[in-house]
Amino acid sequence: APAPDSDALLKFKASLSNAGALDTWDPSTSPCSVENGNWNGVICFEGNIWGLQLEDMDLSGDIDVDSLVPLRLLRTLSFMNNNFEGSIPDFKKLGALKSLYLSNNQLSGRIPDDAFAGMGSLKKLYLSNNKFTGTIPASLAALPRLLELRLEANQFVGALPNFLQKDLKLLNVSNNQLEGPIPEALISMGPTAFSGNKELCGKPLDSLCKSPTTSATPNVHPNKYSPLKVATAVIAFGIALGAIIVILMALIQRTKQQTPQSSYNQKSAEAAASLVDHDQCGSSSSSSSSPDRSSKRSHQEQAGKLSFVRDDRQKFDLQDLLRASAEVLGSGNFGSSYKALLMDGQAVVVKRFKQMNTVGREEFHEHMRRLGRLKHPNLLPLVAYYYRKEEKLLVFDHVKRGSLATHLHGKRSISQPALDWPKRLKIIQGVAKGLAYLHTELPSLTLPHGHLKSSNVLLDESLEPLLMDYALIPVVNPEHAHHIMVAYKSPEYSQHGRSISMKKTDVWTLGILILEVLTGKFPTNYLTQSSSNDWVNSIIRDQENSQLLFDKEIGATWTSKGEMLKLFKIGIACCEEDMEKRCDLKEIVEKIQDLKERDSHADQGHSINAGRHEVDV
Ligand SMILES: Nc1ncnc2c1ncn2[C@@H]1O[C@H](COP(=O)(O)OP(=O)(O)OP(=O)(O)O)[C@@H](O)[C@H]1O
Repeated sequence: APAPDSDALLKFKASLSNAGALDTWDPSTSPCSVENGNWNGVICFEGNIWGLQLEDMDLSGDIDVDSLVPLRLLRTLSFMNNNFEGSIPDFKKLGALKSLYLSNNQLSGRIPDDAFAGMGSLKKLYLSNNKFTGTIPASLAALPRLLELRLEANQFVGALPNFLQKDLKLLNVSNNQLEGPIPEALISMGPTAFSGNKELCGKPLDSLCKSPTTSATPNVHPNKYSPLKVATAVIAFGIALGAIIVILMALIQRTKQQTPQSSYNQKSAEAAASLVDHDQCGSSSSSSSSPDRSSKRSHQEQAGKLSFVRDDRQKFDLQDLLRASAEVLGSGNFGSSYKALLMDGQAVVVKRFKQMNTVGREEFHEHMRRLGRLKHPNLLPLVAYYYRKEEKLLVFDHVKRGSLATHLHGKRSISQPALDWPKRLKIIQGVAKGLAYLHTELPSLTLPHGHLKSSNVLLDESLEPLLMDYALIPVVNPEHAHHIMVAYKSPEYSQHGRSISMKKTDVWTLGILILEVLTGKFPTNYLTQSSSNDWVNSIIRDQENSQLLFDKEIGATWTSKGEMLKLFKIGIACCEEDMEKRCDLKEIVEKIQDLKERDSHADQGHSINAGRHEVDV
């Protein structure tokens, strides 16, 4: 990057109160130099600075926008999950920004109405989970390109502006103090986008607007989600979406470096190109790959060969994936996932892992072969993998119906109908069976699944659950494992990481999943380092204080209510704080499989001994 760009970044760094995470910003190197590894969090494109992704870095102070003004090509900024304070800075000075992610900081105060005026390129704006007050700035409603807007878990007041942008795909204003009717154009966003605002009314919420005043009717409960839940959902989704942008940007760069004349659809190209690093396919696109870097690779690594772990699968290689039309599915801390449609119509998902570079080649191969031998109706089988020192790809079949998370929390549609009780029970039973199988087959692992959460449970055509992202602990970098694995941290995992044997941590995450499936509430503490114990306690408190225990969509009858209560108790028992007292998986699985067969009358005298305090249902 040009020297003025380095200066701008160093000035920005100097403005931070706690910039320990930016030690790699070393004035004697260049922010975009590949040899030195880019400066941490700096996204470069053709040697220029395109973005900053400074997330989860414990940064604090004010955001010094002025120092970033010289970065003329800056298009994406993410400061999510830090401790930035103060009022919103003037981002108009960075007029060409396309995405701005500020969720989960301590920013506060009223946002001026014209704060975003004239930011014609802005497509994504995440301000959620801060402490903003006042009305929603009017300039947002006039942004012509706005696609995603997340404002939840702030203290915004007043009416919702009339967002007329046709392309607005995602809006979330939940858990504020907004009031008045929901504008017609926003009804399709679904109720969760608006929940937690006591005075918002009209469709898609249940509360009717009292004409001509706007107060909500007293006997409805538009908010089935806690502020914490929404805040957490925001963090999770924010991180995922932010990462996609960042990865795509890096990959556009690669695509351009590698296939400047690329003839296929650019979107596909970006996603597909990101499946492999620029010099992986050097063998077949040698004219455009950088010779100095590719020369460092061993022949094997350049060959672009996928290793298949099953014999019953038709083989393809990386080039086929590159040629395939590809689509980004999402991106977590763990990696990013792409769907690729191969020439023969087969749809596969390629997950790209960055934090798997401490295990050696042989160890990695061996573990993958071990995963390849697993076979169970509730496990999404690994199909193939790719090993390169800095990057690993894992290939799976694409599952059309998507994840349990989207079924529970996403928009309803024909392909995504509400899940009634029998379906939910079947899903939990399948998850439990899959988990039990992993524990039996992989006894040597400290944590046989290690990453159970609703977005890692896929649903096949008959709504049979398929676990994914399992058994990866042995190949994930130890220094990252603690942070990125076990999305819903158990108390012991939060405290010790994976340093002790903790098979019961999988029991904890199963408990969280059970409670999520029963209540329809999204677990908080997702991807944070603290334990999800508070969330469990909040569920218990909710249950003690109100009748709104179960997700309304569950459609309970009196007969099923008994089963639901039993499962609820099992969920709470799984979330016993003390790992020693927590049931082991085998016991829990038996109780879950038993549920259907036993008397399903409201639960008289039935209790789970190993639970925390007895739950009064
Ligand atoms: N094989 C698959 N078929 C269909 N959808 C999939 C498949 N694999 C992943 N997905 C979906 O793609 C999205 C992104 O998945 P991905 O595993 O990259 O991230 P995640 O599960 O949100 O987070 P993490 O990186 O922590 O696992 C998720 O919604 C997931 O449910």
